[in-house]
Amino acid sequence: MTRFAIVGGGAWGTALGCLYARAGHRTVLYARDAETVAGINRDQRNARYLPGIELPDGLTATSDPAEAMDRAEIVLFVVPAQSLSVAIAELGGLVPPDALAVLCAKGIERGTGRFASQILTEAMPGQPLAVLSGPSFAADVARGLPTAVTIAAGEPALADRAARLLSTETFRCYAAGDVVGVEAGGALKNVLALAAGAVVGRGLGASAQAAIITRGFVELRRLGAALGGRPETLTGLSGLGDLVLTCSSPQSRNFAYGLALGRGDDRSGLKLAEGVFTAEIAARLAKQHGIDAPIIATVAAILSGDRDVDAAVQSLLARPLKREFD
Ligand SMILES: NC(=O)C1=CN([C@@H]2O[C@H](COP(=O)(O)OP(=O)(O)OC[C@H]3O[C@@H](n4cnc5c(N)ncnc54)[C@H](O)[C@@H]3O)[C@@H](O)[C@H]2O)C=CC1
Ligand SMILES: O=C(CO)COP(=O)(O)O
Repeated sequence: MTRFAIVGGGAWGTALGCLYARAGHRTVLYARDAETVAGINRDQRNARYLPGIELPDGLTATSDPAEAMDRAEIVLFVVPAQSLSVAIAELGGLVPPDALAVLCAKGIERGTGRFASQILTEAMPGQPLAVLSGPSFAADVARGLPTAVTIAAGEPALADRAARLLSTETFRCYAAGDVVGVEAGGALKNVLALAAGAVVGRGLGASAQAAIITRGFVELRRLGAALGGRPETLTGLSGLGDLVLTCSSPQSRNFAYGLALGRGDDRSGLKLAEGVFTAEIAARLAKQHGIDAPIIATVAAILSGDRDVDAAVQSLLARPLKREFD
């Protein structure tokens, strides 16, 4: 039995809580909001973030961070990328120094361009860390459906150990050494899923959707490599694997946000779509690194109101013809 603490009572934190509590680990989830804590402890439900799923008895929640961190061996940080700095500033001091911190957010911090691993390393130098990413919808994982993900750490031995500790009978973790490549794939696929959703929502067809996924993958590979990721990582579960999942299913909140964009629907009540916060900084990073990333730039332009979806499609189609591979 391992002692897990989970920071964040949203969909993904609750799903991972289900997974490890069911596997027999001591699993305590820290959530800020009292309603979420009460719902998990009293009704075995997280009606707001993970409706329709009965949570296991072994999963408990608390709004007391010290209680959650008490002798924790693994601490999963499962808050949105833009909230991670604040969460670490509030809770970092309570994390036992030898606990493995596992970063689960998929995004880039807007103001600084940092990935989660950089945020954690700067705030908590010396803390062992791993990054968990890959194709994995919270509801699927909470239901115990088969899932395969990547777990990356700088040291191979730590990555192997993390993969062993975080795998269960249904949740298969592949160890990797390329932390940046894994984080880049997870962040960029969300931006590209907005584009894929918008294309489908606008009624442009399955062929256009496939074109966006494929050309989007070219951008993910180019920018991911410029940021320091290895080519093979970007074609793995956390890159191509998650891109395919997120760009093809309305279960994805990013794809669903894109659908609403394409249809011209109101987007104010939609769930978290990390790509909305990552698009602009991703476009800026691409520019800084001299990377041609027209789909990412177009998503950023649509979100900032500089372009509508029809004009964006026209300008993508009007780009000069070029070789597919150069
Ligand atoms: N939902 C999914 O299927 C998956 C989500 N992820 C990633 O996990 C991250 C979190 O996503 P979800 O849980 O789905 O989002 P969510 O919107 O369902 O929940 C986010 C939770 O974080 C909490 N939170 C925000 N700031 C906090 C802070 N400073 N301290 C404590 N709690 C705080 C919120 O109260 C909320 O409970 C995102 O980066 C997402 O891309 C990754 C894989 C799957
Ligand atoms: O990251 C995910 C699946 O791997 C979840 O995608 P969404 O955040 O778009 O729902």
